[in-house]
Amino acid sequence: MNTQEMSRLQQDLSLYFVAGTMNCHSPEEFYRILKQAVQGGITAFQFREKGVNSLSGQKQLEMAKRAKEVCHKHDVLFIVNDDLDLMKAVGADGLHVGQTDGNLRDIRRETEGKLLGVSAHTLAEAKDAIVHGADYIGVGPIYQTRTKSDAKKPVGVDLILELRSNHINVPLVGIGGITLQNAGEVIKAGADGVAIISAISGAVDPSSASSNLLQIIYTAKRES
Ligand SMILES: Cc1ncc(COP(=O)(O)OP(=O)(O)O)c(N)n1
Ligand SMILES: Cc1ncsc1CCOP(=O)(O)O
Ligand SMILES: [Mg+2]
Repeated sequence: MNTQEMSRLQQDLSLYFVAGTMNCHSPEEFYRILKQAVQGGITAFQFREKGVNSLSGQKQLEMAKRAKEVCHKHDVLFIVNDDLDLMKAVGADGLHVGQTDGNLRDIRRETEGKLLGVSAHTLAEAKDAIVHGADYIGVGPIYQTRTKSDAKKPVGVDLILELRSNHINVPLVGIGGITLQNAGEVIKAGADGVAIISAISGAVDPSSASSNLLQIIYTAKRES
């Protein structure tokens, strides 16, 4: 990735909404919330359809296509979580995988020309992800989260500071327990963006929550 592409990606990951239908009361509500979040200014979206009550098969593919359409209509990146076949079938912009989602060398080969995001919970994991060609790193959980039942212990913004002081220059996105109250400190620690589920999907007004978050993120970036 050249400097211009890297800088574009840093912008595009600023407010990264992550969700699936199981984070909402119904598939139609998921779609409505996504549209509102897009209106509110999210810059990237990750379709994370997994676990209890999630869609599968044709229904999952159809919802992924609808979600991609909404995102692309508004220049919002559309990333698929975990599922390489779904990423290909839907023509997503990229894939996000964690440490136990498969062999990174194979995944990088299969995602050539697409964005690849990898989760890291330690400096060593981040370095390994970069060696294997990750385009960005999802760092976390930063704070305690109730959304992911198998989430690891929170690392705080300290891990972001540690990555930056170890010359990790790829785009970093903080995830886990991020809200309007703490998004600014994640950016000020050196993240390019924040990835959020419940503070948008569970908001009374997902559009306002997104636009307020975006303001906080841009202000923190200007002040960093
Ligand atoms: C942007 C971003 N960062 C981290 C994660 C977590 O990925 P993973 O550890 O694979 O866990 P699941 O989301 O698959 O349950 C993410 N999804 N997005
Ligand atoms: C998918 C994921 N990976 C690490 S924490 C997390 C859940 C984030 O959800 P929330 O923003 O509601 O804390
Ligand atoms: Mg995963």
